[in-house]
Amino acid sequence: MSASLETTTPRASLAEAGSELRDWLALLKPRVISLVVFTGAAGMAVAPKWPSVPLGLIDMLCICVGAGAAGAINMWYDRDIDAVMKRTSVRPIPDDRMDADSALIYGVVLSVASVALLWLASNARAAGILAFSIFFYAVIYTMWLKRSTPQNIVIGGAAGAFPPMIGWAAATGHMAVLPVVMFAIVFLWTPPHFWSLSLYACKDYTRAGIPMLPVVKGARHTRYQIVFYTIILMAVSLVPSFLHLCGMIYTVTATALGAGFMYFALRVLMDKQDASGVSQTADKPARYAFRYSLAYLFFLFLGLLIDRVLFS
Ligand code: HEM
Ligand SMILES: CC(C)=CCC/C(C)=C/CC/C(C)=C/COP(=O)(O)OP(=O)(O)O
Repeated sequence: MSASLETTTPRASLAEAGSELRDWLALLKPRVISLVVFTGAAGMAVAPKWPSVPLGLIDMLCICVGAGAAGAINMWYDRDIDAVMKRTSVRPIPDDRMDADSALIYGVVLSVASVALLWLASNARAAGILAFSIFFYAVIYTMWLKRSTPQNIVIGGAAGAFPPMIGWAAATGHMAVLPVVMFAIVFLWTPPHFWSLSLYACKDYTRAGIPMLPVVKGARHTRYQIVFYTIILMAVSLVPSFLHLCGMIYTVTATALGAGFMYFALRVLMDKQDASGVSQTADKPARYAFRYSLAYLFFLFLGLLIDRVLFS
């Protein structure tokens, strides 16, 4: 008996340490920031000048930690509504696995550290944009817009759109048209990305009292808005082609991906719904559109990267 205790106790404490580590990581919203960091890396890769590999990796680490830190502050502030929503109730703070103050300190320390390290590793411009995006996501979106207007994610989406500009600025020290167009692409991509999810997570947002578009204006209005933003996104995604900032590989990729997004957006629009705009089909089209949005942004920027790096 005592022998079995001796062997299981260290294992149990190791498992406990592992699950604690997983909670600290979960506070950084790792799945979301994987794509955020990819857009930052794309912004750096398409720049005319590259940093050395070690410095480039440090720059990416800073975007990753900075975006994650903003996510931790978001989870600290939103702990009341996260507890009410099914999707978020299992997060470390609402599930009582982590103390809220520790999460806040963690978020603030990592925010300051990521901005300072980016400044040291690259320049003040890149660090300044990172600091501004953290502030925008944690304060402007989370503490102000999210709970006050159905346009919350349209304006707040700017926070998640800055990484390509950070990547470019870290590489060159300057700003240019292409990273600003990449900003515009992510900015316009955010509404169809998020509103697709909000259509099938609408009950959660209603329960939490968050004025997301489908809660305030209904599913029908949200579906039209998804199509509207998808059309503008398709047009703006072709700006690099019209400005001769890329070649045919990107143009073909953007056109095909845009047509795909339009297809999924129209399926969302045509989803069977009753007069109140409530879906009759468990919002399957909205789930597909959400998933497609993730693939769209990844492959669009991959296409741009391949075009600029290999063929320009
Ligand atoms: C204000 C802007 C945005 C809002 C409100 C938003 C909202 C959301 C929400 C609520 C989820 C579900 C997360 C979960 O289940 O825990 C999600 C998932 C995701 N978002 Fe966004 N998002 C925004 C911008 C972005 C941006 C800019 C990116 C990347 C460039 C991004 C990438 C992702 C990814 C990769 C997922 C999937 C995560 C997974 O697989 O669990 N989002 N988004
Ligand atoms: C460089 C930098 C700071 C980038 C910020 C990138 C970033 C994390 C953008 C926002 C993406 C996101 C997870 C929004 C969730 O909104 P929510 O908080 O309403 O979602 P939730 O209900 O899942 O918490």
